[in-house]
Amino acid sequence: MTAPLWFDPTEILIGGTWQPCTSGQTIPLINPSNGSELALIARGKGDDIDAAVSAAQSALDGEWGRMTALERGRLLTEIGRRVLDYVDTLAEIEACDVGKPLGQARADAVALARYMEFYGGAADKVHGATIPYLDGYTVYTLREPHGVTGHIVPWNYPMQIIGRSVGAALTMGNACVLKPAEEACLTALAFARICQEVGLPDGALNVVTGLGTEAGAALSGHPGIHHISFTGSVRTGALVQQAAGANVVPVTLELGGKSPQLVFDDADIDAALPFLVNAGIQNAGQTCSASSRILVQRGVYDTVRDRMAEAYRGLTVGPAMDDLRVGPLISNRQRDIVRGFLDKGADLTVAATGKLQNAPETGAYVVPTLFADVPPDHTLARDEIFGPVQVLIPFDTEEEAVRIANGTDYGLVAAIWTANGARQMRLARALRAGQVFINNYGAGGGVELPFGGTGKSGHGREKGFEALYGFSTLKTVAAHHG
Ligand SMILES: NC(=O)c1ccc[n+]([C@@H]2O[C@H](COP(=O)([O-])OP(=O)(O)OC[C@H]3O[C@@H](n4cnc5c(N)ncnc54)[C@H](O)[C@@H]3O)[C@@H](O)[C@H]2O)c1
Repeated sequence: MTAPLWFDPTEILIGGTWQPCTSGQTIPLINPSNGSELALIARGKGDDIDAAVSAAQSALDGEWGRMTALERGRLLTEIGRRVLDYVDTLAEIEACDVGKPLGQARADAVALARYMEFYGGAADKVHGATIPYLDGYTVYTLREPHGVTGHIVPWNYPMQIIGRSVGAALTMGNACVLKPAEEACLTALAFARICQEVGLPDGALNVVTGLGTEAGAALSGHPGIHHISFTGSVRTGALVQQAAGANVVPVTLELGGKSPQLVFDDADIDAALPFLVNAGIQNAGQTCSASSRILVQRGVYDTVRDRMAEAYRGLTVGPAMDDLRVGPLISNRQRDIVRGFLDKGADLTVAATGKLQNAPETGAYVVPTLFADVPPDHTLARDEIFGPVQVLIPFDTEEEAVRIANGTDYGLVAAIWTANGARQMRLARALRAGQVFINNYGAGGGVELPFGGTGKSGHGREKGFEALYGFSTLKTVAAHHG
């Protein structure tokens, strides 16, 4: 299977010109469904990042910087429409690059279009305020772009993460330098081609592929950027924050999670079941907001365990283009990390596993695994696995459930399944998480919903209107007119 590329992936985009990187070196991309080489990409480094940051600054000083909010909004809306024309192509590219089942990859492409539509419509609706002040003064605020924004994205949801961060940054009039992940970056390049096709001014979006330790490090420590948005691991997020801090550059960090779902005795188990399972195995569990811990009250514990186990036994795992429930992991390296976690669970009870279907041995496959009766302090119940692995943890009381749920370093997502309205309100406050879902998980991933973490899950918010505030800065103007 080859990806339907209509462009040369060894070229990077700087100031509107597609070109090889300065070093002339390339990095191979691997199709995780079968281990074959998919494409070569440019190994951009510091020189290329320098050029991209300069090009972005020139765009701010030129045509892009002069565009009105209305014009930017129309352009983004048009980009969204054009992305829809490419949905099937983008989905196939993503399936080959990430190993994501085709249907899930298609949903990501549709989400990318939706981000552009949402932000395009919002561009001319973000405004400042007038502030009552002393006699003789008129005081108001202006929302302005930061300037040049850096965007470092991971491999697990390239299109969605580019949509929510680059989309919001462009809306507010920033000029972007995007550094996609070296494991999967073809849809980032494709998106930039689409933006150019629609007429995004040169330099408003620049894309430099390369290694995180080279291009990524150069971007996060660059003195010419004014904001950086990073999505990825806690370890790298801390490095990015440190590098940006040296230049006093503000940072948004979207990091990992160990997100729990709390199922109480009075929950509607039929309604909960698809969410309990899907939130753990979507994108083979390689989702920052994956729900890897299922906390269940004793009265329904056996029922939930047995029904989840039954669902797990029906999970099929195979090549992305076969569009089964679960595809491969991103790489053999990631597969081995997840297998290492499974080894650490050798002392635990396996409630059920899924099964492989036409999965080549050369692919990066891990069979989804559900563990039962897991102690809350076990490694599998505390550490982010980033694979299709879920643990069931029984509890007796609400207080115990909250204590377990809040007992990790993370705080990204939590869900509560209960019919008790008072408990819903209590727990929505008590749970340490950037977002809490009541009788659902993820609310369909809507682009309108602000998203971000607490604790080691990061800080700052993307998605929704909140992102537009994050990708802009506030200027206060006080005029004295007597
Ligand atoms: N909160 C979210 O929205 C979200 C979304 C997706 C993934 N994640 C998290 O990301 C992690 C998995 O992704 P990963 O393993 O690719 O993460 P990673 O941190 O290794 O890589 C993410 C990005 O950072 C770049 N990078 C690597 N080293 C760098 C450095 N020294 N300086 C600057 N950039 C560098 C990479 O090239 C890539 O583009 C998981 O922990 C997951 O939870 C979080």
